Amino acid sequence: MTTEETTMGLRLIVGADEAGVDYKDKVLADLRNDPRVSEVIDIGVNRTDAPNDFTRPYPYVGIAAGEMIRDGKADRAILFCGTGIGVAIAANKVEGIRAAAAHDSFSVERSILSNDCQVLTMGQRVVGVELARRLAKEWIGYTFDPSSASAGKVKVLTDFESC
Ligand SMILES: O=C(CO)[C@H](O)COP(=O)(O)O
Repeated sequence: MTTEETTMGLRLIVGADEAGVDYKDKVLADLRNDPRVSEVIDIGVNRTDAPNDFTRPYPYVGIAAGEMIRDGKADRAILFCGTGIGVAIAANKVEGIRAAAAHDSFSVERSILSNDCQVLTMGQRVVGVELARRLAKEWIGYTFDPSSASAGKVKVLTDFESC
């Protein structure tokens, strides 16, 4: 979390395609009860959506979340699809967004401390729901250190994008 996130609380997006909606809803409920989180924005899909919306494919979910972060409407996002890969690829298409699919504690930690990712993605068809819930909780507890040795490596990415 940045200093601002720490002071204000995290503004988080949760989202999923049809294959990830169950995990998205579980994590959403957890985050709504988490004192570190000031706002949770559910970008769907939701079981109550009209059929065309409920089957909204993963690229739309990942891009929508990335654009909201890029536009300052949220700090971070946790997204789900079948594997976590599709929503990560989609979010990474948005300039300035770093999204990682991660299903273990170490990778979840490093996605912040090494890579300053704003987006964590997981696959409902990959890990059990209790692990996904735990990893989401862990992930929001990490804060990137801009004075760390990792910062220069992240800067290579942001500099490349601004070329
Ligand atoms: O996991 C997905 C994309 O990475 C998605 O939930 C399912 O995609 P599909 O295998 O193309 O249906």
